[in-house]
Amino acid sequence: MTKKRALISVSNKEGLIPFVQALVERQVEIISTGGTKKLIEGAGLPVLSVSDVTGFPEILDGRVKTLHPAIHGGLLAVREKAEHMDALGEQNIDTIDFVVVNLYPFKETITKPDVTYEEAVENIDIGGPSMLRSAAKNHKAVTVVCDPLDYPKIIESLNDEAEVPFEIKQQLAAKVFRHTAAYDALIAGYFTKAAGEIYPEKLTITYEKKQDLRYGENPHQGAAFYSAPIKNHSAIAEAEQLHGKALSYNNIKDADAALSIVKEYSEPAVVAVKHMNPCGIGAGETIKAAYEKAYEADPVSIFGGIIAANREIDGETAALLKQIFLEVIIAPSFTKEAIDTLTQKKNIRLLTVELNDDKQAVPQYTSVGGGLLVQDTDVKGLNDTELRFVTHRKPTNEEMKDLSFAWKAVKHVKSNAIVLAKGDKTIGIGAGQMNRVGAAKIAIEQAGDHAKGSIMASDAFFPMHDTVEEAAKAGVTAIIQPGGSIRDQESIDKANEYNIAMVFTGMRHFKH
Ligand SMILES: NC(=O)c1ncn([C@@H]2O[C@H](COP(=O)(O)O)[C@@H](O)[C@H]2O)c1NC=O
Repeated sequence: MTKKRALISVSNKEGLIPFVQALVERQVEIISTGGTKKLIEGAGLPVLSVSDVTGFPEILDGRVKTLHPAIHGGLLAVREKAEHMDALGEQNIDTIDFVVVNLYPFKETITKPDVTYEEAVENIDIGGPSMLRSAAKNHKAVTVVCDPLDYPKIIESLNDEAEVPFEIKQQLAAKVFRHTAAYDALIAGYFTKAAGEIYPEKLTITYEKKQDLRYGENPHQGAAFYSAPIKNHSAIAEAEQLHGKALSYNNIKDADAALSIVKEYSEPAVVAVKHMNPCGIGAGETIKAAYEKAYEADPVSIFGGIIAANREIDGETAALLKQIFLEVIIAPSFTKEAIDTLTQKKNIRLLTVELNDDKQAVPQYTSVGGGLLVQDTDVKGLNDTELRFVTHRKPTNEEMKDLSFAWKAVKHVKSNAIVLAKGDKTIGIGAGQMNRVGAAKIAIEQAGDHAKGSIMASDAFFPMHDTVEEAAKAGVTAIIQPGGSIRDQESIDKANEYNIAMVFTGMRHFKH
């Protein structure tokens, strides 16, 4: 029986020596590249250099070390094919049975704050992926390892002849192709961005599993949570869970929605979300005052809701939050007192997340049957210079403050969306209706007596004057909406008739 051989060339050298030791104990010959060889020699284990096998030195600052037929022939030859084995014999090439390679740290390099283009380019591994792919293609014969976390599992599966069961070799090969695909996706993303391309002809995004979920939207649906490899710390995928049961699929979606809404506000604000829509938003001088308003906005719907706050949760606020059943509370931080109070509830999930006011429109992905829709995230807010005051009466300062507050809210309500607000607090939210008047009626009904003297925000223009009519009947004094309907004038006339101040934003916020 010919001696087995392993080619080992790793950037991440963690856990390597016990693995090499296990191979050496089974009479496997070790071949290695520069830094890896030094480490193995240092551990007192026998090792040949790749140059001894190729008869060729490492050249071009290590750009060419293992890219040689003596390596790739030894990996790719189909052992059962006489012609392949004869060809190896003629060229004096021996087979290679193990490839242990992990790649230059491209991701870690490009996420360094001061990385240069040249540094990024030099950290694109070429020889490593080539060996991984050759070995993975020929996985019937070759065991290929790209992740140090797999060393113990492989050691366990080795018999005395250093053979690994086919099922494991197949799993390792599949992992290699995922690994090299993800590696290339990052490189492609880096260059695509550098070249200023936004929607390229091929989308090669990659995500890493963060956690398995018990189930999806419903218990009969499987699910998992994946996060972007390049971190955006102000994101639900980067939130740290301090307490409570594991997050569910629906918790994650709702917490994401709550986080996006609360980030709209620069003053202390609290958002309560149910089923992706806000049910209460409040802003105030303190986070406690903001929470009180978010609660008062809809004391019924908040039950079982997801809360996001844009300031630290203190003890006083925690005492209030503890009084009702909440699924998740997400905030930049919690005081010790708040944690002591809230952790008395076993199931409540407490999450912390960094908050930044990053207004960069990153791509947003939505899957549809057989495809993926990609768009820029809606990061636009009110632009004072684009506002048009279209009615005889202009909004008072107080009304304008509420209009601005409600505009931030309505942007995050499923269309058709109408929000009524007063005094930094939502008082009625009509979400996801098939017609605009329907959404207005729901918001007005929810506001009840509070509708009198409130303001209204609409995510899209009024196709007819009927919504203004409903608003007037309820006692609404000011309206903010995009404008742009061919029948805008009818709505303006109606608003003038009732002395309502109406503002056009020139921008809509559909949310489907
Ligand atoms: N150029 C080559 O032929 C080549 N062969 C292996 N590598 C990489 O070199 C690294 C290990 O280098 P060293 O053993 O010198 O520390 C590994 O990440 C491996 O993937 C190469 N480097 C980059 O392409």
